[in-house]
Amino acid sequence: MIDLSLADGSPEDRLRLHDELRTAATGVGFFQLVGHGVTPAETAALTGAMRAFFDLPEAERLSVSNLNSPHYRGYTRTGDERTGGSQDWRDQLDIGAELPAHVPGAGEPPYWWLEGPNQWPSTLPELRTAALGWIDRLGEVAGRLLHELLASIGARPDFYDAAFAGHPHLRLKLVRYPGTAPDGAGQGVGAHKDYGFITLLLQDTVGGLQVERPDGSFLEVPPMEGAFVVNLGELLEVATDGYLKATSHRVVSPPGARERFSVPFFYNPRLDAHIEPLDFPLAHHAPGATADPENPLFADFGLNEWKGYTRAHPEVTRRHHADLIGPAAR
Ligand SMILES: O=C(O)CCC(=O)C(=O)O
Ligand SMILES: [Fe+2]
Repeated sequence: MIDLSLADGSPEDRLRLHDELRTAATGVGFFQLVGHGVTPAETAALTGAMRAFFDLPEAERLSVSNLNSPHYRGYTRTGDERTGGSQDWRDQLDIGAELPAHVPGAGEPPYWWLEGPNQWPSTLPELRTAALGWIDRLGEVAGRLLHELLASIGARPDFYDAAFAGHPHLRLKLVRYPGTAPDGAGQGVGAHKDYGFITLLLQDTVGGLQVERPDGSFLEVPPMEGAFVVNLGELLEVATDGYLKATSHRVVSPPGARERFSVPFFYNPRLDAHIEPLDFPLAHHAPGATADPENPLFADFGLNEWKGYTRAHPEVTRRHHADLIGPAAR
């Protein structure tokens, strides 16, 4: 458990914060964050709007289906998402920082498709306010946390500020795990790493999030009221040549018909940010980033994010981008 408010404390407090951050980030790669300043009322505004969204009739949720969005924004119904090649059992609303569509022109990389408008259900105006407010609020918390994390390993805190300047590709998902799938597989979401720098996750009290250990076993992340679960994404692994690791994690479906809700927030740089190797004292001791032919890690953030979204939402990819991804996926 890490208390971000120590950043505003005495020099001893800051030392303690940095020791704890370094230990967590170079060890299990997951921790619970408290002292972040986000109030229960702010959280309740978001979770209330989320519940209202999932309470809408299915036809209304499907009116904002991501199958209609070449930008991978909107609602994915249960069973349409895939992770690790297998079906996930969750439905979700994918939201991002709201910008006009950027249709890539000749010679521009395809990842620009990921920039574009969100889809909002017309009957829930408060959802847009709460979700976009959450992106701003958590972007600010994650930015502070990244600075402290970089400082904790002896790097310049502002080393990546330029990569986030302008329009960082901040993302949010409102997620529901509707219990166990009929096939009994229990894959709420399959084991994966997140694509960006840092993820701040709000989870309810049900549990089911698990973190992979180096020996392949999985460790339960217990729900903790008022805390964000934090994990590092693939870009930090690339940036530090494996000194910091993106930790693989999964969600096991809740038992029976029990529902679980969660809100992952992804602190990502601009789509066109190229992540330079981090300058820090132990850089020459770094073990190297993970080399997995099934999951290449890209230092160009846009390529890494495009890899993830085209793979996780094959139906969106087939409908809108079949020309970009080759015959295998068509
Ligand atoms: O729902 C959760 O607890 C985790 C979700 C997650 O890992 C993701 O969407 O990337
Ligand atoms: Fe994740």
